[in-house]
Amino acid sequence: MPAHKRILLKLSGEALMGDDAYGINRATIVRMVQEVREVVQLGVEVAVVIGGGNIFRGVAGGSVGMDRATADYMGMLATVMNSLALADTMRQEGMVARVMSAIAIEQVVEPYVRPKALQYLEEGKVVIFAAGTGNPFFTTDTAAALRGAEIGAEIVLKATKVDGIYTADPKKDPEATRYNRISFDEAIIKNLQVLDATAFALCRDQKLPIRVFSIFKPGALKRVVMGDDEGTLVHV
Ligand SMILES: Nc1ncnc2c1ncn2[C@@H]1O[C@H](COP(=O)(O)OP(=O)(O)OP(=O)(O)O)[C@@H](O)[C@H]1O
Ligand SMILES: O=c1ccn([C@@H]2O[C@H](COP(=O)(O)O)[C@@H](O)[C@H]2O)c(=O)[nH]1
Repeated sequence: MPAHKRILLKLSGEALMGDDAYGINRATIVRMVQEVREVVQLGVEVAVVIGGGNIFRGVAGGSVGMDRATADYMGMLATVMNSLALADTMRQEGMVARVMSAIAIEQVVEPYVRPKALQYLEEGKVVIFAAGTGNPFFTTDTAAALRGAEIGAEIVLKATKVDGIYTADPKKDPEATRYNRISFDEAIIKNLQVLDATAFALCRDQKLPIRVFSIFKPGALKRVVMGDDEGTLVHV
């Protein structure tokens, strides 16, 4: 019996690259989708936000002199591409998915309309929220927190390249140790960079727990959905 009825799954954009230098690695996206299919088959309602780090990040554009807002809109469009690729891979794997964009781009993808998203979820369709929050200076982590709160998800699951939240970035500090559980306040005070502070604060205020776990670990998503102790739980 799954521990959660409705989840907001934040998928790493960067992880989509697999071993490639950029873009979408075919085997990787298929594997990700198969993991999602397993939890959909359990009867869990799944909404997804996918990042854009495999294609473009606003901060990177800003750092080389681009207007930051313009760079951020490029980043949001990158998430639309990832969302379309994800939905199409889901179709190929026998699933039904709908992409909804926070930026009007109606010839390509339908706009985000909350009641429609809720209807799709109730029908058992996977809903993929594209273009982040639709606003520059935010991230897809914040979009995940925002949409998670809006749709009444029971938890935000951040599937990323590390297997939880550490005392410091484990890619830079080999001495870092992993938390099993950490409160929102502690994560914010310690400035742990695995999610941005806006996302942490929004989830804290809405009492929406977050679990961070590895997207590369086979079966981890299913274990999380079944309530197993996987990765790190961020709690109120
Ligand atoms: N304290 C920490 N604990 C765990 N990871 C951390 C910590 N501080 C920094 N990180 C880094 O945060 C990264 C995950 O966050 P980030 O949002 O950048 O990745 P992502 O999920 O791949 O995002 P995107 O979807 O934007 O591509 C990890 O790969 C890790 O290196
Ligand atoms: O609400 C949002 C979400 C995203 N962006 C821009 O897109 C890129 C990619 O998203 P990641 O979360 O980094 O994967 C992000 O760097 C921003 O530039 C945004 O502006 N607003």
